[in-house]
Amino acid sequence: MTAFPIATPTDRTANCDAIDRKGVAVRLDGISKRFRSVIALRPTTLDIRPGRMTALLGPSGCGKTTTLRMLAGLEAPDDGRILIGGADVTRVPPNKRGLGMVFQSYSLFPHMTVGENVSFGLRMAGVGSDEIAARTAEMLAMVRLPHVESRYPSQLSGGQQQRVALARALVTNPAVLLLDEPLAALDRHLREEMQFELRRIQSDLQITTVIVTHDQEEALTMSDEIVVMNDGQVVQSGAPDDIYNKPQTRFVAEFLGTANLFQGVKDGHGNVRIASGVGEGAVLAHSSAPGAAAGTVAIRPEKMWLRLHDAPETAPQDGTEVNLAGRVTGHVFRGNNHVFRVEIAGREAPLVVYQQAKDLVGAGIEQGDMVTVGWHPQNAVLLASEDTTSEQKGPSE
Ligand SMILES: Nc1ncnc2c1ncn2[C@@H]1O[C@H](COP(=O)(O)OP(=O)(O)OP(=O)(O)O)[C@@H](O)[C@H]1O
Repeated sequence: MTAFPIATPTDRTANCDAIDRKGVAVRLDGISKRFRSVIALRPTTLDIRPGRMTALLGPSGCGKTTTLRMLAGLEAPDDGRILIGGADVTRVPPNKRGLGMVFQSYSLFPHMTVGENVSFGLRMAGVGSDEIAARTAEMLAMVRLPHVESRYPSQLSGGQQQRVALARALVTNPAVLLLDEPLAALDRHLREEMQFELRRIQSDLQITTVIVTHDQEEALTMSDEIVVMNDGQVVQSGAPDDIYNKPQTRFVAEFLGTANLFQGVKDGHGNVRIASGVGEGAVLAHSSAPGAAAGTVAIRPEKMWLRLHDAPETAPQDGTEVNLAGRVTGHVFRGNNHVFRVEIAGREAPLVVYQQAKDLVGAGIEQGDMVTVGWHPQNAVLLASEDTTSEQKGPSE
């Protein structure tokens, strides 16, 4: 059974008339939450962009579900305010906030048909039967399940049940859609398919959507904006591209993918150089940002190249690249690319390097081979100084 009250058009008109239906903005204004001694969310201010898909991403226990539940009205913040479309809803009950919700567990009513499930919110709102029939059919067509109206949830696959749950959440035309790990129970293939479906529906409707996930790939592929959380607070937010390519901290660099980390020192001319060991003095990254004289530099595995030690250079070289000698200690083929582990003398953790199969044609690089690993400093990122303790620790893969 569903654990949340479903929004109805009547509720919304009566209680949130300041809300413009299409693409409303959501603002969390200094909200925080404690459960006795546990701090679930430190004081947090966050603007959720109207009409976009925003992912709350972070490891288990970081506070993302608590944040979503406060937004839904299922949990009250200790401090701060929640604004939906400019209206303060902090004390408005869940069923009057104009929300649609989908949870990980399908939470359909098992004793009702698909049609009855989808139309539930409309029936509660006293909508006329002709409109109910039309709207239910419209929603089922939108989630691409036009012929299952008279079936029961148990007669559907997991993916189909989640589509029905989505249709049910959207039937009352909510201002905001909240998704709590909605695809976590699906197998990989279905999950990927549903990621596309959810994305299509969200962008067709231009509905402000917040999705909670601990799956970085899901956040990267589905959202316009990612809010990365850790330990009860937001650690970085921005477009997926920015978060992935310009992580500000080691946590973000490692939570979203794999990162090779180096300890660097600034030279006063906008360069960060390898502090010691193999390649000492080579320019790791460029950064003119003020701050500490030393810091950790992160380089993504796919931003590196790899060639046999005595092979001619294949990547375009302009004299600014870093090239380090190493030995391949591991190699796996992942279908779309090859993953190498390369040991560098004096370095504790091996480097992880991804290479597209096409870039390796004829190279024949095997375990045990002596190789050169290289990258352009402009593809490396100096992390915030709080991360300077992370010198040469292993990548997360
Ligand atoms: N009702 C509750 N009572 C006590 N502690 C709670 C309650 N709800 C959450 N917590 C605690 O608050 C912290 C944040 O929990 P929350 O569920 O928001 O994290 P999460 O990032 O969503 O994790 P997960 O992905 O595992 O659901 C955790 O330490 C959790 O144990």
